[in-house]
Amino acid sequence: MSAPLLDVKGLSVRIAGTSRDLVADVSFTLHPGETLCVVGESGCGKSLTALSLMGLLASPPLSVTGGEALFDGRDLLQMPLDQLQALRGDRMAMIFQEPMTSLNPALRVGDQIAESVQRHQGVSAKAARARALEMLRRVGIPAPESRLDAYPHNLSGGMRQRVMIAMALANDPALLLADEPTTALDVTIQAQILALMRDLQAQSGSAMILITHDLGVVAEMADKVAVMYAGRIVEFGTVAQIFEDPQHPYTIGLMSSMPTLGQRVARLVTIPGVVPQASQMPPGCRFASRCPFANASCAKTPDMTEVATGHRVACWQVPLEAGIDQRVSA
Ligand SMILES: Nc1ncnc2c1ncn2[C@@H]1O[C@H](COP(=O)(O)OP(=O)(O)OP(=O)(O)O)[C@@H](O)[C@H]1O
Repeated sequence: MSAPLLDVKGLSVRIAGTSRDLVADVSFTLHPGETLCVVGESGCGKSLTALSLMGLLASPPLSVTGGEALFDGRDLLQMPLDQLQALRGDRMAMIFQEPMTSLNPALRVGDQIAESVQRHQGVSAKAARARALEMLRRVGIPAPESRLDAYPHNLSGGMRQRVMIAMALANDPALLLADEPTTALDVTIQAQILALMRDLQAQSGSAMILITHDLGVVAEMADKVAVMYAGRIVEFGTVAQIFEDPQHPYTIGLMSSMPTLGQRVARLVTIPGVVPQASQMPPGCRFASRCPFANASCAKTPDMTEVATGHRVACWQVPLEAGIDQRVSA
């Protein structure tokens, strides 16, 4: 296989004045054209992982305390701000749940896209405007010529999301980070936007990190899946490995909400309890207090072990097969 586009090793993020990592020892690789979905409950560190890679952490109080993230062989976590800014919107771009995070409400959308194209590609104003028009057309905005001069508030939520995607993709980024890009949209528009992102990605060959709490979106979009819990990746694998052979008790619990999965997971009940607060993060396995399989060994942080090629799980109790059904139906 080709060299990874992104190689993240041991990424850790901490809030000032605490000793527990909000993101702890996160490692994964991403190849050109691949989509990695990062999934987990609210507060598990998905957004902080993406923001760290973009150099957009709210610092202070947050800071990267360890690890490296090699992008095209250069460490994003050590990169001077001016170099990172040159990459953002160019080789890597991010789209957010709320388009107004990226769009300037006071500028016409065509001007915003054209400005980014001019800044990164150094082309003429006329060529940049032509590119903006092409992008609005590619993301399916009706009557794109007239929408070039619209302000964000003139557009519906779905259209604004399309504009944000157009802006993110205008410079053909090699890596797109998308943080819950469709969560605020109704189901029909959500499906359209996801299909659009898939099509554009197939055309451009870019890699994508897609953050979501929606397993339906994961099933639809992912090549690889990272399941996060309380700041750690607890399971990592291909979409088939995660959906057809989930191994970590947390992943199995998450899957229980999917009605069409096999009987093994369908019999599990929703995971009781909540994700521990950063200030009360337990030592050892962070899931242990909610886990029906926990025992004394879980007081120690589980090693990540490979259970099949490319399928990694951080749990001392894996494999679980001896007893999963008995414990769940008890
Ligand atoms: N600026 C900040 N200051 C302090 N704590 C923060 C800050 N940003 C995030 N956190 C904490 O870091 C943890 C991880 O947050 P993060 O936003 O990455 O979670 P998430 O998995 O993306 O959740 P969601 O799905 O709700 O967006 C949470 O406990 C959150 O409260």
